Amino acid sequence: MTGAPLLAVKGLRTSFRTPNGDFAAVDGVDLSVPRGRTLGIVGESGCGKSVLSLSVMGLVPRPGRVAAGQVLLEGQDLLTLPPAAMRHIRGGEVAMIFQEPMTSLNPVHPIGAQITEAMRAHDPGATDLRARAIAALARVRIPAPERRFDEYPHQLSGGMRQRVMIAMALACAPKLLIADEPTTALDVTVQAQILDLLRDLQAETGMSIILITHDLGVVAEMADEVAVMYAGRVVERAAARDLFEDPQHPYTLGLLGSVPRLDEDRPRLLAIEGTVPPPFALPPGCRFAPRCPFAVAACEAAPPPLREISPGHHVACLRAPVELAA
Ligand SMILES: Nc1ncnc2c1ncn2[C@@H]1O[C@H](COP(=O)(O)OP(=O)(O)OP(=O)(O)O)[C@@H](O)[C@H]1O
Repeated sequence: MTGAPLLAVKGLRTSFRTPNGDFAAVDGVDLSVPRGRTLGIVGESGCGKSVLSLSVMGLVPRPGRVAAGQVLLEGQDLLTLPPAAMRHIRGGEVAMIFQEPMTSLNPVHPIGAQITEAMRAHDPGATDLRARAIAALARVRIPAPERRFDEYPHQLSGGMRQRVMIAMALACAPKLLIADEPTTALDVTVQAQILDLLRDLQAETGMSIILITHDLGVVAEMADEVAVMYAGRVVERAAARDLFEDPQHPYTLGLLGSVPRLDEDRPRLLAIEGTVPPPFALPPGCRFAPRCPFAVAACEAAPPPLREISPGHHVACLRAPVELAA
């Protein structure tokens, strides 16, 4: 990979203040996303995927706050920008789509008006908004876009609503699209169509994508690189092929074991024993150690650093790589 990454996240820590004290939902995360590529972020519910993406967007809800780190977009630290400048970045350079478009679309306005509003918000002097919005709907392969322009969100299927969200997100030609579980609420056929669409749009525009999902199948299909998160930390990061062919962190092994095996008579689900530790009772060392079949005493003493064990393949495990294979 040549050139500086489009996005580099360094030492990001995002914490929430609660009556029980502060806890870090994202705790020292380093990531980067090259131009035109897709980074998949995977992990179980509650591991911090959404808080990470909201941190990048400058949208962490109270009582949360980014406590440390940098979010460098083309070298500029977004965390230092005043709110007005950050609003300009959102929906401009960086856009986001969510799992459930109904929560982001306004039910009382036609979709066309919502797209033109997004365009106007970013470029107050923009003209030909109706024509541009119809073109945006056509671009995300919504049939009869002129007619759809005047329809309300409830008149569209879930897949069509997600296409509208993608059209809105892309209206301002973002360099980075953050897609948080974009297909989780959709049935499998529609899911495949939306993923196809995202891939085609990426090829067309050269945008980078951060794809957040708990679905390893989606990641395998879409991502160039994958970061696996566990309890607020990245535990493994690698090119997608390396991660799937040669997983090194015991948690990643467990996740891959949890994927239904279609090549067997019956799908097999290998659960990871135990549960994610609650945020107030995180072990001092490796957070996965209490559930890890490979853990030794040293794992519980201090957090293992994320280290590069082969080119581009990083793992935060004292026992990787040799011992895992043994
Ligand atoms: N507004 C909030 N106030 C307090 N805690 C929060 C808030 N939002 C998230 N958290 C906590 O931060 C942690 C990470 O949550 P996050 O939503 O990022 O997980 P996730 O990996 O995206 O999970 P999911 O796949 O279920 O969306 C969780 O422990 C969650 O309870």
